[in-house]
Amino acid sequence: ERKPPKGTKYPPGPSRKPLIGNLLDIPATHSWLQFKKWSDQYNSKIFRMTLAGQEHYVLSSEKVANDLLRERGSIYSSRPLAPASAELLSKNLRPVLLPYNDTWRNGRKFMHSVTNAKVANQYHVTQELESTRMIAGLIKQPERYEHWFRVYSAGVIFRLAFGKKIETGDEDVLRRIDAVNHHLERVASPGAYLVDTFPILMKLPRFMAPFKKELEELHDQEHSLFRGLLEDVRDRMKTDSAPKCWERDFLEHQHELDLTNDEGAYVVGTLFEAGSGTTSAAMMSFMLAMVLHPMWFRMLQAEVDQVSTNRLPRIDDIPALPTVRAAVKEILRWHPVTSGGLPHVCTKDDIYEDFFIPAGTVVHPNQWAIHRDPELYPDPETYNPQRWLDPSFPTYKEPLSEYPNLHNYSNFGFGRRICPGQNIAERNMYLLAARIAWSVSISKAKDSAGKEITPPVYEYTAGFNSYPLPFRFDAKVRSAERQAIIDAELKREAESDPLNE
Ligand code: HEM
Repeated sequence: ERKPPKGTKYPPGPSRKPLIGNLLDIPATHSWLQFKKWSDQYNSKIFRMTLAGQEHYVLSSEKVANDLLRERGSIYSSRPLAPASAELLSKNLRPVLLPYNDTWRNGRKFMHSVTNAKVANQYHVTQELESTRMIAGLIKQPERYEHWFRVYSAGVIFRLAFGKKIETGDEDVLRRIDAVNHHLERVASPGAYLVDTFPILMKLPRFMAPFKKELEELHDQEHSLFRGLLEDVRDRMKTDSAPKCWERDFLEHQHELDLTNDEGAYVVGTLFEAGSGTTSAAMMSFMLAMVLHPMWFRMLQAEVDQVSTNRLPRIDDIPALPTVRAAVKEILRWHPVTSGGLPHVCTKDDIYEDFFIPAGTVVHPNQWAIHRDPELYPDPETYNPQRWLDPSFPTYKEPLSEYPNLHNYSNFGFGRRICPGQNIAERNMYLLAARIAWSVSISKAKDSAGKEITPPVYEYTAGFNSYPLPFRFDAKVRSAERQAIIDAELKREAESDPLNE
């Protein structure tokens, strides 16, 4: 262990065993819950763990996370060495796992060009069209809500990225992207592969390292998906039948971007994979909150009804819907999608207050704790959108036509690695929340004895995109008139679909 420079010290943290450090103390799943307990126990916004000699610092306050990851972004923007997920599975092509290098910079520049606030404004046709379909599905089969949210999130990105439609939700490409997401989550989860803890194992010859073969096979699967999508757009461009989409933008500007075909295929592919699972996870939490807090759902309904009774709410209604925005923002606070946060790596020795942060430290912004800081969020366990709408709360901000919003919200991460999809995600969620409130009434499901079933507040999946395990509720359209409006809108949109041949 390095000696901290004079006048500095290491942050507090759980006691460590020789060699392995805290390796055995970390729970296999939902580690963010234990990390929050430790930060409370050590009464410190930064605490320290070591895992087989590797320093890990966990941050539990938004201010500290911004001070380090944003304000000192030039030295806090890398990612951990991850032999299993970054090297073997992704062959150093997946932007989200890349260190702070030129390939990442070039990819990020392209991502920005297709996701910045100005261009995201132009995606409303796609979002409105897919959300009408989503609502129609939810009304027909509310018990398949997870399916409809997935189809919506993936459907929006699929159109934007590749200029193609998802029709049923049972398409092969969706099954394949789900598998890619699933493998990535599993392979990247801490402790899944010993080689991440002991990188020396990478030196083993292949016959002694079956994980190499397994992960390379998985790489081939995702590579063929991402590259296949790229080549499909290239082929359609030859016959002038490729609509404007991100993949086409990439191919048209590739010479200025300094990205190879594989790098470009992974940049667009990553937008697809990162954009699909996250939005749907957040919307599943939204449904859960609305079932648990019917009063809030009624308030959303009252607000959207004021804006429109004879048509579905639209993206340009959003400034008039502060309660909808507050309900969505509160979801991301209460049950963040990436509850453990995505780790950054510090690349140069640093000092914060009197803590020493050696180069190479992995820094985890623990969103679960950050969003439960009682100074910023009084009574943090309670789902309470009021904290964004009432001047007596520390998080209130005016004017309500603009705030609350999700711009640079800590939920999307920090600094130079902050989520590039935030503008798209934000509109996706507001629009869906508004349209669900406008279209359906929901209630708790009843068991065979007629007793209401209250879903558990926190029974969530364990991956880094965490969402509630399936729960039951009843949903039905609010009136025959509204059903007719939805049907008419579906028909109109199908006829004017920009992707019609
Ligand atoms: C509710 C929805 C979403 C949430 C909560 C979310 C959250 C996050 C978080 C926490 C990060 C890590 C930031 C950091 O390292 O500090 C991230 C990165 C990323 N997100 Fe999102 N995201 C969402 C939607 C999207 C969408 C719709 C897209 C694509 C259109 C997207 C694309 C990405 C990409 C490519 C990265 C990697 C950035 C990098 O490493 O440079 N995300 N997201």
